[in-house]
Amino acid sequence: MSAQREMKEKNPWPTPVTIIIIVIGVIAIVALVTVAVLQNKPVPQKYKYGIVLDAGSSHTALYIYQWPAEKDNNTGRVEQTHSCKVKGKGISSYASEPWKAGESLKECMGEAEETVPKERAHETPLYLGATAGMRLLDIVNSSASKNVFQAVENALRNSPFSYQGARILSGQEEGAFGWVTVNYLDDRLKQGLKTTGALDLGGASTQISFISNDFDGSESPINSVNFRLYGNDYNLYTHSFLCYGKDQALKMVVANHTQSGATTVLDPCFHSGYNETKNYSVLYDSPCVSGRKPQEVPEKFDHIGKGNFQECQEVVKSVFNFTSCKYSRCSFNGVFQPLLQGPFGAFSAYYFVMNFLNLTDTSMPLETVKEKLSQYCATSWDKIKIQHPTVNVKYLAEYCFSGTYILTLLTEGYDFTAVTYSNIKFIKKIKGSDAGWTLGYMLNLTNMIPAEAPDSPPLPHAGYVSIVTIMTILLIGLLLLLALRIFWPRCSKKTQIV
Ligand SMILES: Nc1ccn([C@@H]2O[C@H](COP(=O)(O)OP(=O)(O)OP(=O)(O)O)[C@@H](O)[C@H]2O)c(=O)n1
Ligand SMILES: [Ca+2]
Repeated sequence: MSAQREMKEKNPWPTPVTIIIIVIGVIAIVALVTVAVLQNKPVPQKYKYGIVLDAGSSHTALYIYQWPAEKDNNTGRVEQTHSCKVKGKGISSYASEPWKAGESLKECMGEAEETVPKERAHETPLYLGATAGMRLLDIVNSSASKNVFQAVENALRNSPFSYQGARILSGQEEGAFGWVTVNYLDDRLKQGLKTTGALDLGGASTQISFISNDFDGSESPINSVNFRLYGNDYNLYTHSFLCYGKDQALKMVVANHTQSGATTVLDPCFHSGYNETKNYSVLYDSPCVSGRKPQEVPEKFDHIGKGNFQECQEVVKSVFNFTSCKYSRCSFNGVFQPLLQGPFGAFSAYYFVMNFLNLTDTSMPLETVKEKLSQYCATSWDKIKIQHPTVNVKYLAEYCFSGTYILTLLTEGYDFTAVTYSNIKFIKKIKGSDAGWTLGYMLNLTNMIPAEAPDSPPLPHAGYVSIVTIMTILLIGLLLLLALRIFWPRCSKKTQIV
């Protein structure tokens, strides 16, 4: 009996009760950690969608945006998930056969149906916004513009999406929504950071939008747009110059050359060796130049290139009016512009052109940029065509003019200097989404940017799970220690008695 007791007392192994407590403790840890991780694991993401058609003067593009379904009213990030370039020209070019404007959208609408999950289609808003091409058509022939919209509406109403209407954006809206897009994608609005200005160059108009300490809206209220976004107030300066998109600006420049109604026009903005016969009626078919059409003109003229950057700069300057300004300061054509401030993102044709010319690096001195462009303009048309066999010939012929126009607009028009030029960044996309007015337009119409800052959870998901796990392990550890303190002394005391 005493031998048996001795054996029992000397046994170094914990009692069955202790073992049971340890096992239960371990099971509890594993179960708690598993539950915490599983319960808080994000469920597979579900998305909501929105579609915007950008009916520009030169072409139409469709953009599909998506955002996490459960966060659509404030915190979820909206991103571009698909884009589609409509084949052919802009909808304003179908003024004489409007039904073709509707037809032209079908292919991209088909792509949209493939991209947006079927069960989401009926709740996916679909917007069409038209810009300067339709503004001009509306000026010249408002019934033709109505017919184009009618045709476009018919095509879009038949889609499975929730069609919200088609309309012409004002120049102010176009500028302001471009600015919202750039700053939203850069996360500047939510964080209340200093904003980036937006420079948009289209085919028929161009926009400049920025925040300046020098601007409170009082001097020129038509250039002022007020926003309250995520709890911050913004007083944005914005202006859209109709006819100063690069296609209409080219018409204005060539119109200046052809005031005499000549049959041959020597053009410094086109490469030497370039020689195309063009119609006077096509050149003067837009309200941007129609007022300047000479009385007596032949049917056609020979447009002949001369390839001279300096001279091109001079003729481009001639389309800007710097003489009258009733404000404290103006950009051009008597339009108020406050002091330029902050970084700028320049997109659309600014990017297409400067990217083609390999001139997107704005840390390069402005003089070097001009020298490079000057060399490019002086290259013969034959050589240019050989160097760029895959580039659309219409675009290719115009890059010398376009580059010169961009530099002139920025420096002479908006007053960027050799120093402030480096504040401009030529951009196409920001974090995978195209820079342009469409995203800002959709965010506004779907009330996706709240006026006040949303309440955010104090901890990110991963931090929350880690803290719960660590605290659980600590607690269980403490319990185990407690259990050991209760049982261990009894066993050791018994051993000591012997
Ligand atoms: N690879 C490309 C694509 C386009 N372009 C030119 O860029 C201009 C069009 O720019 P875009 O921003 O697409 O204009 P739109 O939106 O069509 O016009 P707007 O905004 O004035 O309505 C046109 O002159 C077109 O010739 C270009 O030079 N190179
Ligand atoms: Ca545009």
